[in-house]
Amino acid sequence: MFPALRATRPTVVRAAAAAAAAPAPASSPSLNGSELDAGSAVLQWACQGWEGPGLDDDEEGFNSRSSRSGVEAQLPLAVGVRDLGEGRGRGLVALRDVGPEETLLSVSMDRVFCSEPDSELHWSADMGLRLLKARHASRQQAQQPALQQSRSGGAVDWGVWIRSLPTAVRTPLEYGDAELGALDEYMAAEVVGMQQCVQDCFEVVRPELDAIGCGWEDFLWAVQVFHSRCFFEPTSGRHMTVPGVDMANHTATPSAGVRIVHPMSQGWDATAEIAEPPPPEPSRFTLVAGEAGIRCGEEVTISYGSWPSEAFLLLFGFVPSPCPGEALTLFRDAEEVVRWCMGRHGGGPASEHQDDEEVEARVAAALEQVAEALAPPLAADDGGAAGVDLGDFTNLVVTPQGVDGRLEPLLAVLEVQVQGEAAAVPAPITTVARQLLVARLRERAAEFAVDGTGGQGCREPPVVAFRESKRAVAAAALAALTGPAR
Ligand SMILES: C[S@@+](CC[C@H](N)C(=O)[O-])C[C@H]1O[C@@H](n2cnc3c(N)ncnc32)[C@H](O)[C@@H]1O
Repeated sequence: MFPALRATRPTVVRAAAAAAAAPAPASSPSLNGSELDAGSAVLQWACQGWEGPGLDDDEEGFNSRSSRSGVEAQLPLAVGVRDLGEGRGRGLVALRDVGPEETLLSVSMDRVFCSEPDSELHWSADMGLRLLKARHASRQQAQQPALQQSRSGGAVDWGVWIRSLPTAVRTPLEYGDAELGALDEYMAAEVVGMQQCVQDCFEVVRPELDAIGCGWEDFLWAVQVFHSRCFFEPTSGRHMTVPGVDMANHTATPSAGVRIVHPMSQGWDATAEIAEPPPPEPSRFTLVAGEAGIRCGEEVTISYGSWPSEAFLLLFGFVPSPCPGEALTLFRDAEEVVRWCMGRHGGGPASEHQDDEEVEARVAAALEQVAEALAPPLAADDGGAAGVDLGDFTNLVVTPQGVDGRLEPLLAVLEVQVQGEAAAVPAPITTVARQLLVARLRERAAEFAVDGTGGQGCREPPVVAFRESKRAVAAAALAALTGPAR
């Protein structure tokens, strides 16, 4: 999950409590607590220390409620965990009508499982190793509570959260030849690269895993847990898995969002000179209802971000529909465009009449000429033949919004380069580029065709959804370039 987090400063919990008092939408039938998935226990654990939803200053807070009996009171949370069936797993549902901007869950940062930016391992491998160690420690603690209590030195026991995690997570890290063969070349390369990276990390951490009785299956599970349940916080560069909030599924039009809330004290510096400052309160990670509120019984969803289907499939193991961030790669980079254009004219890499060296020299020369031809006019005025940096021409795509702006000029220049003298094309240059674009789009669309060879035999639902999503964006782009099919 990669939604950009909103770090909220002076807002603090008070504002959220006020929002909670806002009128809720018209009432609908309430849910019976016994219908909830056992995963709801994690919500209580995660929100410990929170005053709870719907409380303002005049009401008793969570601390006073719990201290009276000496037993931790159950927070009257507005959300619970429910099994949503095949495909989505569990999710969060509203247990009553929820007002706009109401805080639904509030998790102390002490209970957020964070990546360590200085780790030399891939972030998810490092987090996976630490999760397995935490699981081991928690199991030991359950067997010998007295012994372990003293050893743990007050470290968080993650057991409740770990027991709430899905026992099986399936992402493309588990794909074999059948699934890889049904993906396109670009995505298959991403998956294989990621599989290799995780295998390499496994070799590095193997001795530490052996020491806690874990092997490849455990490691693969743990890595996939983090791929499918992490937020990324850009300010700190950390990945975060937030117990309880990690039960929220994705929709493109979510009913809730997330924020980090930092406690603030007014006049801290001045006051600290005359009085011992109180211990700092940890920041909290919150799940907050959207502006429309949420009706009782409705699923509480967030947006994992507006990504193309590659990102959803690779990390989360599913492809959403709709997928507003969808994009279809036409070319990996400028060099691939050059080779493709040359191939179309029969004199390029596809030609059998040229040896490898000659082809490579032609590709290099064409790339140089293209870089110069695309240079902005100012550079020529300066007397410099400075070209554009073709390193910036990577992942050239079409999206539902249109064609990558870098593609048409690149193709237009290339067509002239490749054809050389024969470039006296009657059509205007933009038309030529457009024809090339359409030709490439048709090639790519054919790769995802229902009756094409690529997808046959693979019934893996996320792969089928991936192919459908790519087919749709190719069809929309073709219609935009050539007019609607009659
Ligand atoms: C953060 S977890 C959400 C909780 C999860 N459903 C569970 O049972 O633990 C993310 C995972 O939920 C599933 N998921 C989330 N949103 C989904 C959606 N819109 N469609 C299908 N699966 C979804 C995917 O398996 C994804 O990897």
